[in-house]
Amino acid sequence: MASQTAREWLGIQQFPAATQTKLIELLGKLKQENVSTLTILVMGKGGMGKSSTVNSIVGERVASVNAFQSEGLRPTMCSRTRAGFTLNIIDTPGIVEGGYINEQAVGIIKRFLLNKTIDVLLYVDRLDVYRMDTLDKQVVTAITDIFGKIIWRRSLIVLTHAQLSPPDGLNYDDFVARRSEALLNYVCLGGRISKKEFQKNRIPVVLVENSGRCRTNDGGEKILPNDIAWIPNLVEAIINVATGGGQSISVDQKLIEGPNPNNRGKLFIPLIIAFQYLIVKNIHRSINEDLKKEEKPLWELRDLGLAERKF
Ligand SMILES: Nc1nc2c(ncn2[C@@H]2O[C@H](COP(=O)(O)OP(=O)(O)OP(=O)(O)O)[C@@H](O)[C@H]2O)c(=O)[nH]1
Repeated sequence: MASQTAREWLGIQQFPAATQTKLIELLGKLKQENVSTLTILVMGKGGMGKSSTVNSIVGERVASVNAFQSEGLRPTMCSRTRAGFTLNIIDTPGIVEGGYINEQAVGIIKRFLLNKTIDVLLYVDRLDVYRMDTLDKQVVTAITDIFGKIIWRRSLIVLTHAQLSPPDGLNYDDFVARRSEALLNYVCLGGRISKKEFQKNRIPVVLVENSGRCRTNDGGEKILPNDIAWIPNLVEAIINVATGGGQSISVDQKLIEGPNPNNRGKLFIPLIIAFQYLIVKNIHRSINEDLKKEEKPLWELRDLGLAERKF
């Protein structure tokens, strides 16, 4: 797909040795599963850290990062190869503007994705957000409307800004669990995922800290407050989703255009006709029965020669 433009993945070499070893091991796992290409789509609201996360994974500055919501509406794809494996990461602009879904941005993303196959979706939000609103549900619904709810079988929730001290003296893991549950609840609502479906295929939540000030361990690996080296942890979670069942999403014209409105309800047409036929038939029968029961007027009885007999 992107092999013409794919460059050697040199960014991997700038990771500390321990991270490099883990990443190479994980790429080996993909090879064992006969996966030679992985295409990751990154979506979410603006300013959540999508581009920063892309840069962190690749280990190079491949996507532009803005402190304020970026103006650009175009997605970008970066491709890197290593030992016969190709990694494609598609960074998308935020799809919310002025409190609403920006349909223009959604349209541009859809057209960009045409003829591509999405293996994993990273839905990016921030850990340090304490309130949810209906906008989160709207964004999830917009994503579900593009790909169908099947996309959530191939998704990860990525929470950036994960190096924080929870408020009110809350324990870090408890805080993460609460924030994750709140967000997952909205993902289920917006993604039309039932509780049963969700219990069967829970969407993993992974923490990320893109800041250059992220704490590191003795091996120089960036770690979270719970001491997890988050880059290999994120890549492992991505690979688990990619190899853990569920179908990759092939974005074709049909998917882009959505259901044809002319076909909507076509299946119901024979039923409606049959229903109408029965109703009309019933009305006819009732009229005929009424006519039979109806007392004939005198003049009609007289004409029939029955008038004298009746009186
Ligand atoms: N402290 C901290 N800052 C972050 C993190 N991730 C991103 N940022 C900052 O948040 C701001 C927005 O980051 P981006 O990566 O541009 O966010 P985006 O989601 O791509 O934004 P759009 O392109 O507008 O959709 C930038 O100032 C980043 O430096 C993080 O994990 N921790």
